[in-house]
Amino acid sequence: MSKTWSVDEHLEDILRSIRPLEPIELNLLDAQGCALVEDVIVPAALPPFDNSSMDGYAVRIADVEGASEEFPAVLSVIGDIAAGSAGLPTVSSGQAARIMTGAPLPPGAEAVVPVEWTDGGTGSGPADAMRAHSSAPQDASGQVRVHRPVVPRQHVRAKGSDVRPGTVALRAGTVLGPAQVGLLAAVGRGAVTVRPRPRVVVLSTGSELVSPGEPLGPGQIHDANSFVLTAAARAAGAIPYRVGAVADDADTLRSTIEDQLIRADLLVTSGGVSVGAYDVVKEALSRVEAFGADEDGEPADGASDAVEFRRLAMQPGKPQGFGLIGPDRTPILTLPGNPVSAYVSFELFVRPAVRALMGQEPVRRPTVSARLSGESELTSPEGKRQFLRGAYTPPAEDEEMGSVSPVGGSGSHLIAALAQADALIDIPEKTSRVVPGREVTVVPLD
Ligand SMILES: Nc1nc2c(c(=O)[nH]1)N[C@H]1C(S)=C(S)[C@@H](COP(=O)(O)OP(=O)(O)OC[C@H]3O[C@@H](n4cnc5c(N)ncnc54)[C@H](O)[C@@H]3O)O[C@H]1N2
Ligand code: MOO
Repeated sequence: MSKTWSVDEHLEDILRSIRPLEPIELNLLDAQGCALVEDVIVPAALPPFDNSSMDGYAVRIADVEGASEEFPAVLSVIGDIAAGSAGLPTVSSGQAARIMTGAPLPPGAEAVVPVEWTDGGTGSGPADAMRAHSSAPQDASGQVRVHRPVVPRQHVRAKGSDVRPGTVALRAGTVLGPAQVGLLAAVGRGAVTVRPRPRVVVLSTGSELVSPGEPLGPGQIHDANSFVLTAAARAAGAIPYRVGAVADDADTLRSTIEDQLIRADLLVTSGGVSVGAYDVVKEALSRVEAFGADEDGEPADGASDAVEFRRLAMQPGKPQGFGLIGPDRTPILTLPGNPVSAYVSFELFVRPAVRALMGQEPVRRPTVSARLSGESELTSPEGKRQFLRGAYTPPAEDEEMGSVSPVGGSGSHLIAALAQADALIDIPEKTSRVVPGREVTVVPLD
């Protein structure tokens, strides 16, 4: 009897064989979700010039000293400075320039008075806003009454106060989320070098499978796995290609896989890995001559050994296969066909592989401790690590730990319960029962 593998042994074996993808340069938005492989150095200061943080008036300090609503400082307005203005007027003693948020501070000005601290050039009480230049162009000239003094640089955002040239904006290894994409754009980077998203080809196998939307004949079922696995691959950060269902015929499956190798960084199949007479994935992939063999049936240069099929001490997900196939030694994970088994196997093995290809740590999902809620105790087969589906409630403010309640039973065909769950409950091999209130390990899913 061949060895039974633990979940960790199988995952470690997969990860040992997987190298991160070669970096490529991608346009900023295409790089979202990817890890940088370069330190990005700030080429120029941000902001690139001193600018106003308020809509108001650029003034000299001495001109508004001691100003109040009763005794306003009266200044002559010499023009408008909008964001993007290039030719700037010089503000001399007794003068002010109307200035908009983000516009460059003009020479001579030392601070900005917000429009609310002035009469807005109207000659009446405090203004609450400026009038649009198009409807009141005259407000850019004439006089403004300032009701409050300002201190030097007040309401001025200094050049370089965000980032200075030559500093590191983002370190290699940073995963680009929206805020990081924003920073790269702000410092002028249109493209960056990252580890790309892996292309994951998803195939399901089974002559009983029919595409959703098609009517079912006798003994047929809809193909759920190629959809759940494609969606899971996308959620993990991959670019998925759903090939769909392939009939239980080894030659068809082999040639389909061969055709797909060209666009795959990783292949995932479901079904056909158990001990049945039509377990086609096993049949198609367990022979060395399946891929890249020469005419003597020996692996050709650079070609791989066959996929190794294993029994894991795990439920669901007992039958698994892993190997490197084709001339590029493309990793392939063959998952069991029961839909819950396929999805749980994806979470435990394929998602880490996708993250390893993207060069992202940690490859495993974080876990939390939670108390088992509900009335009934959980039972688990001795010697098997069980991953039950659960609904996780995070801890309230005064609690150190959240709680988790099982959703549905342990049957690996229970897709409806899977769709209600948001977590896996990880029951170790040695544990065969867990009573309510006991601490368990939970893997929250997203
Ligand atoms: N004699 C034994 N029989 C089985 C064993 C065993 O050890 N001895 N293991 C069982 C376990 S555990 C699992 S898991 C399954 C795995 O079988 P396969 O990977 O060969 O999967 P299939 O036989 O192709 O399908 C299993 C089940 O799942 C349904 N299925 C398959 N593909 C899809 C799909 N794309 N969408 C929806 N449902 C799918 C399929 O119709 C079967 O009902 O083997 C057990 N048997
Ligand atoms: O291991 Mo199978 O995946 O239990 O249903």
